[in-house]
Amino acid sequence: MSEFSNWTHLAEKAAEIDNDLFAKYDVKRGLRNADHTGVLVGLSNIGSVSGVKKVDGVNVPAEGKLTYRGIDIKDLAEGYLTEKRVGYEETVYLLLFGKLPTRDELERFSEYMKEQRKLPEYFTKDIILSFRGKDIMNMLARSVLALYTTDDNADDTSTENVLRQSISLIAKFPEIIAHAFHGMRYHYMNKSLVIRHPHPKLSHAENFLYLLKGANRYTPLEVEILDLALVLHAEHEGGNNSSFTVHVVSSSQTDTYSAIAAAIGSLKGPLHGGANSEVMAMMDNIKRNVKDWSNEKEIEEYLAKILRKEAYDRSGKIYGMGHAVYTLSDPRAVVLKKKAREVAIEKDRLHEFNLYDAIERLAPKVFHEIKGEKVIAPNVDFYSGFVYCMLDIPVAVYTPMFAMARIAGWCAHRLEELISAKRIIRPAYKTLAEEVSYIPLSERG
Ligand SMILES: CC(=O)SCCNC(=O)CCNC(=O)[C@H](O)C(C)(C)COP(=O)(O)OP(=O)(O)OC[C@H]1O[C@@H](n2cnc3c(N)ncnc32)[C@H](O)[C@@H]1OP(=O)(O)O
Ligand SMILES: O=C([O-])CC(=O)C(=O)O
Repeated sequence: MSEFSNWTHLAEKAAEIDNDLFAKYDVKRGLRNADHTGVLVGLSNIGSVSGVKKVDGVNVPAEGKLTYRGIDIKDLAEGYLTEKRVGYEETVYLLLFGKLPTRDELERFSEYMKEQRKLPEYFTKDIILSFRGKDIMNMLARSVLALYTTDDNADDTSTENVLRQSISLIAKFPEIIAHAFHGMRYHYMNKSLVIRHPHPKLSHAENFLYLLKGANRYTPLEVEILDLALVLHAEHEGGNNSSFTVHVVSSSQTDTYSAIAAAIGSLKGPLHGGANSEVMAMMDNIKRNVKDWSNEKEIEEYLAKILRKEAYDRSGKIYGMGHAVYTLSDPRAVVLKKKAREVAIEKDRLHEFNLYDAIERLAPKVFHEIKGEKVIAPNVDFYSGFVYCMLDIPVAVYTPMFAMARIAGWCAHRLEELISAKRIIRPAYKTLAEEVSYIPLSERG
């Protein structure tokens, strides 16, 4: 055994805790109660997520519902879509300020966001391009930390200053992500380096497509769908892993850049926002291994293999399925599925859409047979990647696009934590280690 494998073995042994002890000491694993609901750790006025309803005092699975400041996201999306305009700027306003803007307020806020787009001089060259990277989420996090150094008032946690930093970061994410993507392609994929300045007139969503693809290289449908995706991903109450990270980190009164960089690190994980690109990789694998996509038996057998850790990445996970709160449905996935179908028809990719649809129907059944009672359905990450893929958006920016949307919710949660929570988050861990005496070096065997 090499020295390092020995250390690995020791580290593994040192970290091991008997599974039964979690039940014995009534540990709320994952901060979840026995009935899967989350442990109540805070109060919030921002987003609300529900996946069950009470029948005779008992929680039973129900269609999922998501509200932003009390407004159902379906109504929010329908509202601006019927008026044939974009909705992300309005959503940011709603999340930060707690109310829908008037036309005049929206115009002034959107203008202010546009003015905040531009990165500091030389930032792209010195920070994004010089220090290479293969992962855009990592490049985004370090860019956020680097912006700390360009802010003369970085540590001030007054509401006015945190709000200034928040809007500035929300406005700058598209440029950072697009430049990081082009830098990554240039350094690692032998592609030409394309660096565009943010467009001062375009909406948040369209500006991103412009930075990523260039003028006249995207359609109005792409702008509409990207904007919708940004609205749908903007917030998910305080308990989701990245927003809770913002609460935890902000509760120490640290700066905005540290809190947002930490949230990016959380969102990157494959069980959270990173699932959107994992779904694409998993679907590629399923497409290669299931010979007849219309044969439901064959699809079921392959899903069972994935769940039994015999196929795909052997993690046992079907990415894009299941949720900590939702049961019968995730309302964002319902909207995205509808869009996916529309685009699939337009792009002649209905065959692929039908495979997603079959997996949506079959995975819960197979899951029930193998893993038990928990009711699962597709989550937001199941259809989002497929929609982006049909719009020729590269997979490397799928999770960063989630961050580009969710930063609005993160900032609203940071403000709530700083203004109202007022306690450093510090739960407890029960120590299992028994006290032992220190042994001098000369006496160790
Ligand atoms: C934006 C978002 O973050 S949406 C979520 C994106 N993540 C994914 O799509 C990854 C796949 N899904 C999952 O891993 C889970 O459903 C999560 C992480 C989203 C939620 O998980 P939890 O609420 O902790 O699930 P819960 O503890 O109730 O699960 C019970 C069991 O079902 C398993 N399970 C839940 N979902 C899945 C899944 N999609 N595939 C395989 N097993 C699953 C859990 O691993 C657990 O198994 P175990 O008892 O053997 O450890
Ligand atoms: O709420 C969660 O746990 C995860 C999620 O769907 C999100 O953050 O959008």
